[in-house]
Amino acid sequence: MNTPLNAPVLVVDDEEDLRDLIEMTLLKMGLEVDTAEGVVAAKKKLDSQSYALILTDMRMPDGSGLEVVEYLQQKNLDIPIAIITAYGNADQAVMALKAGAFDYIQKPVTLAQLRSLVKSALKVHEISTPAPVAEAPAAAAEPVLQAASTEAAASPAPIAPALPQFPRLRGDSQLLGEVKRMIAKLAKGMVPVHITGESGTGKEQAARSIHELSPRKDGPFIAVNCGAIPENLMESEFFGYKKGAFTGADSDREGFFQSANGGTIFLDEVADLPLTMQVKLLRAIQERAVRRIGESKETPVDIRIVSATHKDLGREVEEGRFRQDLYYRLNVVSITMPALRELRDDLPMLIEHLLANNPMGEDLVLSDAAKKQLLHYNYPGNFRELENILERATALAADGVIEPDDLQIHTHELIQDDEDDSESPVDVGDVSPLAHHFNMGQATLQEYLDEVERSILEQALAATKYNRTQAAKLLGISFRSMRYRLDRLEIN
Ligand SMILES: Nc1ncnc2c1ncn2[C@@H]1O[C@H](COP(=O)(O)OP(=O)(O)OP(=O)(O)O)[C@@H](O)[C@H]1O
Repeated sequence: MNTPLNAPVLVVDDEEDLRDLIEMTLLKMGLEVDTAEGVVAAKKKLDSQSYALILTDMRMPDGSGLEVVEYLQQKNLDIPIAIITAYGNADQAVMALKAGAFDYIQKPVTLAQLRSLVKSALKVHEISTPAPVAEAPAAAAEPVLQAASTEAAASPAPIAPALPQFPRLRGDSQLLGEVKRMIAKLAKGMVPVHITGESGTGKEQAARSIHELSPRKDGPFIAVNCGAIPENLMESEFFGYKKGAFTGADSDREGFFQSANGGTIFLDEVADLPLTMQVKLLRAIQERAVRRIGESKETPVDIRIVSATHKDLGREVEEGRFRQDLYYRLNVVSITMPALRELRDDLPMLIEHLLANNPMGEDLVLSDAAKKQLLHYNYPGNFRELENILERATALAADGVIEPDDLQIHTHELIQDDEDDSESPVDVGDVSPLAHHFNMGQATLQEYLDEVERSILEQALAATKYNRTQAAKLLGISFRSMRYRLDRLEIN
């Protein structure tokens, strides 16, 4: 359904005071407002009138705001709806978002929050409205609040929305296709997205894609590696400071939140945030405002939050290392990036693409044996490892031909592909004596390989008095790869 221009905003709340406050703010913003004092009244209004946006309270004497969200779905009404929840009721807010609400704010509602919410709705409108055509009558100069997804109004309507371009995420396999569809859908709204996946699976690329496909695409994208900031600098890095706030603060400085205003902040390795910082982060998210160190007033910020970690955030919560309330705030919707070993169908194309775009600009070919190794490798470091292997091989290859030696793949990571049994077995060289220890049928190949890897890692750690940097050197792997492997196998 198309929402007409100048449609009012519907405010649904049983508390008259709050209704009035919201109404006044919206009126000041030049918007038309209509109100309903409960669920029943709201439904009635929706039957006869169209709205640009709905703001509804969650708990009302005659029902829940969730019912209004569901009513919109039932009636196929394409109107963005945001929920106002009681403080600390994140569970309900998450339910509402999952049911289709566009965003939520917690009581007490501040004017800054309201403005930021309405602005977000306007941005959603901008991206989903087709660009004006030359013959169209001059558009009204005033921005007009409109429904979140008015693409249905474009005619003729496509039967299934085509997937947008994903220049950052190559691959057409089904798993990656699902991820892309999810990203395209989530990009339109404001819902916080949490991205999980092993190291090197493209979590940051996914976050950037969300931003680039969103109405905020012209705003900044600020990527923050939460694990890389020293704890004593965190507050000033995130929230900024005023000149003279502390020794060394010789000029005003913006924090990440302010820098991301109007755009997206990507909190990478969010599980690494210390608990003290988690409290401050939660507050900033809830208030949609930040206070610089040394400043008394808060500055409103309009940002979308995308976070990622390779850790299991749910387990971090269970074990007391991550606050549950922040977890609910960040993990409203999650996307899991598949490991490269799950994207075997995409491998040949990815290898070809990376070779064709090699940094040396050379014409390179893979020998058959090298190709086989690449197609049968496990890629514990995922895309990043594939890129590194090919970059190294490009430098090592003689006469433009890449041989298995140039790949420097650890042969014990090679796996046999079931679908590949028509071809001759892969020559995995020195792995064959080890293979005798594998009890076929009693353990999976992965379990066996994990056990071998664990034992080698533990030997290397013991030999270097548990110095991970030296142990990595001893094994000829990068520190990053060492860290990834230790994490994956949960070796402390
Ligand atoms: N689907 C993909 N197609 C092409 N390149 C990809 C894809 N996914 C990831 N990459 C590449 O792999 C590398 C790692 O990606 P990215 O940094 O997004 O991973 P990550 O999961 O965030 O890693 P980490 O957990 O280590 O931070 C980048 O160079 C990126 O361009």
